[in-house]
Amino acid sequence: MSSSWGNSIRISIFGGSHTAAIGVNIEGLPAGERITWPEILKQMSRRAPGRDKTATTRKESDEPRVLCGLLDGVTTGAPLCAVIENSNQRSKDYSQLKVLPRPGHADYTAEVKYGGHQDVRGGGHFSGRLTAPLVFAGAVARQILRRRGIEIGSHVLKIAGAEIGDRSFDPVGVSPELLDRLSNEYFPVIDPAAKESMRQSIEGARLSQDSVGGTVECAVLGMPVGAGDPIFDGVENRIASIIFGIPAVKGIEFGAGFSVADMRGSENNDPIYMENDGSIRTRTNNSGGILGGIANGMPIIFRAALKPTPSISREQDTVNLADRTNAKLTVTGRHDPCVVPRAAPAVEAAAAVAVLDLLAQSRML
Ligand SMILES: Cc1cc2nc3c(=O)[nH]c(=O)nc-3n(C[C@H](O)[C@H](O)[C@H](O)COP(=O)(O)O)c2cc1C
Ligand SMILES: C=C(O[C@@H]1CC(C(=O)O)=C[C@@H](OP(=O)(O)O)[C@H]1O)C(=O)O
Repeated sequence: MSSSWGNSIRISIFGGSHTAAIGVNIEGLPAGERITWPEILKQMSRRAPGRDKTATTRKESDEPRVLCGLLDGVTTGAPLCAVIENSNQRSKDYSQLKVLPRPGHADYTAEVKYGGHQDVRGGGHFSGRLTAPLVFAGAVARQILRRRGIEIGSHVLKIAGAEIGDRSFDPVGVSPELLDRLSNEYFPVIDPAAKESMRQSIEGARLSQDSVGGTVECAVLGMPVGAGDPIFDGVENRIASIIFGIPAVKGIEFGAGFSVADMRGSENNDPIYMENDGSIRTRTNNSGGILGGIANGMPIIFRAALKPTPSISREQDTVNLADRTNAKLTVTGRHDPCVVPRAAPAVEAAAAVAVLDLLAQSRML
């Protein structure tokens, strides 16, 4: 399984949703970095399950335990390994799923690939729960980045079916204060008035035994000009690669994204100008802060699309893999009616790990 990621800062994520614990090993961190524990716990709790009606009812404290790599709260330079206990498994919910694979989940593909030896309980290694160790790694990375003037934040831009979505980041004017506020919130939104409509859409889906997806928009401020490489190791490549490590992500776009296909060069090109302080900026930011795979110093802005949660309690069509017949499935258990609010801190964490790796790779740390 390819559960390791990174060129210079390498993370390796282990465990399954119903095993004793899950965790992450982080290699390549600079030594001497103080890691503040309340900041770690804050990020973990933004993602933790069971906090409100938009989430699964499984409850986990998600307090990581560091095995090695930190001494008196400071990185030693050796691999940093942390584990997060699973304490609230209800594995009987999964007893039928090896024979009756859920539409939209990884049950069928895992059954074929691992010959029936995969752990199906709680989604096993495919579970959204595996974003907890990613959030831990991101919480470490973002503290190192903040010391270098880099801020990361995200918000829930859209929930399918909500009449009102959040407003987008101002691509040239997003402020560190806004990112700081968002990166402290559960279900972060720029415009608090948008949240109620999004909550109603999630609740409506839940009540009708269904689920909804949506979009998370993320911004990175302070990325130094020159970070990243052309062709295969660009900022877009690295961010996209790690963001697709978040279960349920089906799309990502940077800057103006798919709308560039409808623009003329005169509209899409971001005019370059000299700022009074001597820095070079662009008046618009359709590039999302990336040209030729390399950061141009403007905010890096991207959006990730998340699909509706596959496990819905409505009856669905599937097959019986034991007798190879068509069958019906009613999924039981505790599932998120929408994964998007809890995915937001995972998106930020993934961006933080990618940016730290890009800086290390470009020898800019
Ligand atoms: C934070 C988070 C929570 C999730 N919760 C659930 C869930 O409760 N039930 C479920 O079926 N899928 C959930 N998912 C999505 C599945 O894990 C995912 O769709 C599945 O592993 C298949 O992977 P894919 O959608 O990337 O192809 C969650 C994903 C995330 C990021
Ligand atoms: C536990 C978490 O989310 C889980 C993600 C998940 C899935 O299939 O992705 C399925 C559910 O697992 P279970 O059936 O064990 O409750 C969610 O609760 C978490 O995010 O920490």
